[in-house]
Amino acid sequence: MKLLVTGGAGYIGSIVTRQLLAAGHQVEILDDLSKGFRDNVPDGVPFHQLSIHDVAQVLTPDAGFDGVLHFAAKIAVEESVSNPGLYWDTNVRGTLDLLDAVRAAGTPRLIFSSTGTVHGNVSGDDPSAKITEDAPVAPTNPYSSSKLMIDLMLAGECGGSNLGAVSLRYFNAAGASLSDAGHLGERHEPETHLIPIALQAAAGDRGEFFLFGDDYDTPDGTCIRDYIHVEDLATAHLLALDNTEPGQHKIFNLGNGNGYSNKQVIDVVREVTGAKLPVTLAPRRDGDAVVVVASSEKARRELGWVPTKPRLSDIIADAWTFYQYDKGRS
Ligand SMILES: NC(=O)c1ccc[n+]([C@@H]2O[C@H](COP(=O)([O-])OP(=O)(O)OC[C@H]3O[C@@H](n4cnc5c(N)ncnc54)[C@H](O)[C@@H]3O)[C@@H](O)[C@H]2O)c1
Ligand SMILES: O=c1ccn([C@@H]2O[C@H](COP(=O)(O)OP(=O)(O)O[C@H]3O[C@H](CO)[C@H](O)[C@H](O)[C@H]3O)[C@@H](O)[C@H]2O)c(=O)[nH]1
Repeated sequence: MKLLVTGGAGYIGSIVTRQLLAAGHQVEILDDLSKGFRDNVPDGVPFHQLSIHDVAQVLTPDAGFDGVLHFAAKIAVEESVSNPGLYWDTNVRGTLDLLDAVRAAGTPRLIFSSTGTVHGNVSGDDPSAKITEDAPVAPTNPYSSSKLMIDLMLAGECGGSNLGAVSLRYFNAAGASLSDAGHLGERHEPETHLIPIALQAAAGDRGEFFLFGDDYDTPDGTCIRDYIHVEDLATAHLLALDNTEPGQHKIFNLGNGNGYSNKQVIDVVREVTGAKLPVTLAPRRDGDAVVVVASSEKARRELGWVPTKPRLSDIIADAWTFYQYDKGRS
């Protein structure tokens, strides 16, 4: 297929691009490089340094794209609380601009990066409860609200056209793609995610590591998340591309179904890196949900998706290999 990847110079989009190319697809990337990196774009892949708002310049009726994978977005929960307008503009209005282009071009397929956090605290009362696609939605911050709005927009768009769309609701993406061609991994600036921040601290590259809250209603008082290896996430995109159906919007939750508390994650970071990793307790972070763990039974059943690296220690080991590689080249 000929595919447009928005946000393909970022963390997840670049790793999905690597898998799409390996599977023989033809890829073009649109990214404004506000957060992504030009060197994440493989040689020979047409690159359009453009805002998502200008996507119609690339996704034209004549361009012949068979599908779009839409990663371009603002992604930081805390920033979304302090600056919600940025999230409505980039994520919601940006996707409206994309849908206008998709409609005008008659593009048949769209895969969207949604998030498990659209459900908010649905499993808060029962930490063992896994979140299914039909669980109630109750986002706790504007970032997650923006993703839910887009899921709803896609449902409506498919209902009125031949577009086949899939929302992949990622739980917590982590790890890296290690390859002789060069490793790809997480290098957000500023970094907000637990695992890369803990690795920076373990490497001695960060003054202090702050643990946001230890008074939650969980066994050790810290929040619980479901970490999924980014390469397993990427594979789901290829399966979803083959699973779109005209006029239908489908949703799949992507996680391992294993909840790890923030304290457990820190312990695994200590094991993998051999560092002591001192922790400074800090207040709760605005907008955080308490327990977020996926049921991915639907993705396994309908897409045939099987995560290959479910162990948290393997996920963190790959992230650590990437961290050292990235540090070595900068
Ligand atoms: N990282 C996670 O754990 C996670 C979890 C759930 C969902 N997601 C979603 O997956 C997608 C990719 O996340 P990521 O971690 O790779 O983030 P990222 O920041 O590395 O990648 C996003 C890319 O979008 C680009 N971008 C941002 N605004 C743009 C704009 N206005 N126009 C064009 N390009 C723009 C950035 O330059 C960047 O390259 C996002 O939609 C995110 O919301 C991520
Ligand atoms: O320095 C840190 C960073 C994070 N945390 C805690 O670690 C947990 C995980 O936080 P992350 O920022 O790593 O991930 P989130 O769960 O907030 O991620 C959410 O936002 C992501 C986008 O940034 C994705 O959308 C993802 O699906 C969604 O779960 C939270 O309890 C957070 O408070 C810390 O204690 N210290």
